[in-house]
Amino acid sequence: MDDDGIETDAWAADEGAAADSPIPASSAWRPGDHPGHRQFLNVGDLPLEADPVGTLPGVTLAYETWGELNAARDNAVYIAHALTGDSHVWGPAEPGHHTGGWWNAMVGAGRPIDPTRHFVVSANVVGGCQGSTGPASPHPVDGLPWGSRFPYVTMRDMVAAEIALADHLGIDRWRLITGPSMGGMRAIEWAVTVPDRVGAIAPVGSAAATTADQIAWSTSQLAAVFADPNFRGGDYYDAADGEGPHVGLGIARMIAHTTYRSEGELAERFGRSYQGAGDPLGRGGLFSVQSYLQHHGRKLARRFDANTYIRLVQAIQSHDVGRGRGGVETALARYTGPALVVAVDSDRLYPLKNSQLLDAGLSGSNGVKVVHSPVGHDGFLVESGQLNAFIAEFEAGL
Ligand SMILES: CC(=O)SCCNC(=O)CCNC(=O)[C@H](O)C(C)(C)COP(=O)(O)OP(=O)(O)OC[C@H]1O[C@@H](n2cnc3c(N)ncnc32)[C@H](O)[C@@H]1OP(=O)(O)O
Ligand SMILES: N[C@@H](CCO)C(=O)O
Repeated sequence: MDDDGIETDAWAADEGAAADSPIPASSAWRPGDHPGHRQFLNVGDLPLEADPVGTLPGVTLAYETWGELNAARDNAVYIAHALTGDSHVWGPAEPGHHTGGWWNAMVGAGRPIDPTRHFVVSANVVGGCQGSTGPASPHPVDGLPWGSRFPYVTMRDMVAAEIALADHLGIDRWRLITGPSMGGMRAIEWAVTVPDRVGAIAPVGSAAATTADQIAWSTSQLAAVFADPNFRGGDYYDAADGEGPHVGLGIARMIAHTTYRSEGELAERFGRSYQGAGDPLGRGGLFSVQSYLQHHGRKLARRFDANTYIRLVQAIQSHDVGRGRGGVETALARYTGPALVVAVDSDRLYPLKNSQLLDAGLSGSNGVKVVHSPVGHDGFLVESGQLNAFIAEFEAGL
């Protein structure tokens, strides 16, 4: 139950069960797999901003919707997922989705984003592994997975595909685009690319441009994947032994997950405690925090594709809303609509000053709203009470 007294663990049992389910390693969605609640849009050929290949042919976007677009077509809300999220924002675990919606606490009747009032849309990004065209998808020429051939994509390429989805759904203008982390980056890109199609934005724990520190942390994650002998340069899908770079991806997640939580939280939760009876002092046991990170590393390696991880991390590294637009300040000035900028005070990966910069550049923002939490970056998934209150108040004022 969250701070508003709303039941948020309605699907918790499904998620728990899913954690132990035999999810195939590198579980990239492939055509023919169960679609779940998803629909699929053929976007056609997508011109790419930065890759020398120039165009990604035959792009499919996997998306989900909840609620109805009203007659005035002014109630559409786009929710943009973060790095390892997907279109399954809301709902139970289901075939094709091993866990319940990643923002179940934000969406639902009586919640800030409410399908009884809003037409809610979310899509898996281009490059993803949950139904949209990505490295595990078949290459149009030979039908084999793209693998290492999959091009470099940017946040702007992802948004270009999302614009095609909005066109397809008849949405000229979003009431609100919101999302955490990488989702916030796309909300900002939308606002700057097509300001007349964006009614309001609410980026959470995000930034206008990826910083050197953020690039640095993600560089070691990529190195971990590349160093796994089972990575095979990115062409591991049909490896005779069936092995993918699960170890490298798990290590990448352990590095990342450390940055998603705070120093204080780790100290408070785990301190120097041992996992079970195993003594880590020369006897092969583990500190509890090591066990915790290993758990999250293994869990991601079971549910996510390493090539997608690489391409999305590279897209985050490339993120700079000011590129080719005269810098961040000039770019942000293109959008003058309402903006809610939210930060978690203990976020060491996307620190408060990132949000302060955003707030300063967005004329429609009225100061950063700060979620007080010991958790760090993952606060956007954990602190539903505070975050919901900010989004609900902002949304009600639109
Ligand atoms: C848009 C998007 O971002 S979508 C992606 C969102 N989903 C994810 O990021 C998936 C990874 N999950 C997480 O990061 C977190 O579980 C969150 C952020 C969703 C929730 O945070 P919290 O509620 O604080 O969960 P926490 O970080 O404690 O993790 C709980 C898990 O760690 C396990 N765990 C806790 N302590 C230990 C330990 N000492 N040793 C081993 N495992 C441990 C728990 O058993 C639990 O496992 P389960 O999730 O498989 O049931
Ligand atoms: N938990 C989030 C963190 C990145 O913002 C994810 O896995 O996408």
